[in-house]
Amino acid sequence: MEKRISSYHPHKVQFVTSAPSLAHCPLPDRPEIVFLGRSNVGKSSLINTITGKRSIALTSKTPGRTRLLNYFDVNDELYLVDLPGYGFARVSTSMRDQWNRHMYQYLECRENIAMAVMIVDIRHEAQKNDLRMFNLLGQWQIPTLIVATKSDKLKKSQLAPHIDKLRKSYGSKCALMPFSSASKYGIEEFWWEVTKRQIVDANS
Ligand SMILES: Nc1nc2c(ncn2[C@@H]2O[C@H](COP(=O)(O)OP(=O)(O)OP(=O)(O)O)[C@@H](O)[C@H]2O)c(=O)[nH]1
Ligand SMILES: [Mg+2]
Repeated sequence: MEKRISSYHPHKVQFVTSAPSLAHCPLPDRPEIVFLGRSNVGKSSLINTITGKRSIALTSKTPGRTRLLNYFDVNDELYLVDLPGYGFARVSTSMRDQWNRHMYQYLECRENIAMAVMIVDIRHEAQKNDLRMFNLLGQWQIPTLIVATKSDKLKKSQLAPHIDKLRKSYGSKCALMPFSSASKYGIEEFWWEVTKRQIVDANS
């Protein structure tokens, strides 16, 4: 029997660890969702919003806040992983290359990644590094949901045109949804998208 969507909402959320590298990650003993996107786009805020925890993930107005791989456990059955943002202009090229290398290695090698959530700013056109990441995720066969956040910054009438434009850039078949951490818009839809991918066992 299918569970109600609301039953997938997190009832127990815990911070697990901050890992500086692959070697320090927790055992891959449960599926995980990785959250990625450009620096300052709202990844950590989104994790707080969908888990209903105000500040389990640290957020900041200054880009580059999340520098480690931060693990959060949901209901003892799923990891959410807050990754450092990419495309942060104020770090040196060598530092950025090192971050990218780590992240690519992680995405390619971590065996329990069930899904990626790529967060983009709904106000902006598809950015080069987002398109590049989206294509890489496809190559690595990681199912990807694009979450277009900060929708509170747009008028209601602007939402659909912006989503259409993004959909044109990422492909008509991509999974893409509007979201806002500020107005808590899209939480149900987010968990529905996760449920659809059967990451959480419907019979457990
Ligand atoms: N208006 C609005 N502001 C948001 C939203 N989501 C995040 N912000 C703001 O955007 C800024 C960056 O948010 P974070 O969640 O720290 O972004 P991040 O992607 O984790 O940033 P890094 O860890 O530095 O890569 C903060 O000032 C947030 O308050 C949203 O939905 N609406
Ligand atoms: Mg962050």
